[in-house]
Amino acid sequence: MALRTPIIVMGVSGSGKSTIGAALAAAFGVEFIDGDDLHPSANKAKMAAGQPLDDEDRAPWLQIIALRIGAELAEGRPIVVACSALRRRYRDQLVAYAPSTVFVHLVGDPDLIADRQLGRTHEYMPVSLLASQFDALEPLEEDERGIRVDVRRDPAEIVADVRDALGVLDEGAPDHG
Ligand SMILES: Nc1ncnc2c1ncn2[C@@H]1O[C@H](COP(=O)(O)OP(=O)(O)O)[C@@H](O)[C@H]1O
Ligand SMILES: O=C(O)[C@H](O)[C@@H](O)[C@H](O)[C@H](O)COP(=O)(O)O
Repeated sequence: MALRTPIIVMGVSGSGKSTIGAALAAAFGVEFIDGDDLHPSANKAKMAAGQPLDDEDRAPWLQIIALRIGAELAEGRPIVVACSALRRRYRDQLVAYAPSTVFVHLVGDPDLIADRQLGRTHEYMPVSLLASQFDALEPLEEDERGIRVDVRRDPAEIVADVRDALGVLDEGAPDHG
């Protein structure tokens, strides 16, 4: 199945956005962009210092991602992006230039996600910020175009679930923009 719409893989730090995003992009044969790499350096420094980002910090970062998704789609290239997209208003900003975008929300228990964070290394994100990520998180809502996925499942199973769910979403929404 060819990918027709952009995908944003969302969720708290350590939920598997980079892992699942890269796997989805490989499965669909499209480009993968990790939102981590697009943070202004001031944001990275703030997180590295153990301080959570606020709305003002995230706004320019979200705009960079939104513009990139829209520009790629305008050229006929739906892409897969990993972006925490923790709040509803962030997601609304992210899809402003590509309303067909589908969110894949990686849902998991704080203890499991903390364990996974401890098992990896990250350029700037300390495990101490995980609680603030859950505090900020506004889960994907019913009226948003998206899919919830349980992070206890294997990445290959998650990719298969997303493929299936995209087929169903496509049937219900023939008008992509
Ligand atoms: N579905 C999964 N099952 C098992 N381990 C996973 C799964 N998804 C991610 N991981 C592991 O959890 C850790 C965090 O994943 P990562 O992709 O870096 O998350 P994020 O990009 O959301 O911070 C990594 O070590 C990764 O290999
Ligand atoms: O909005 C935010 O607070 C950040 O985007 C944050 O959610 C993100 O988690 C970090 O950039 C670390 O990256 P990982 O999510 O890959 O750990």
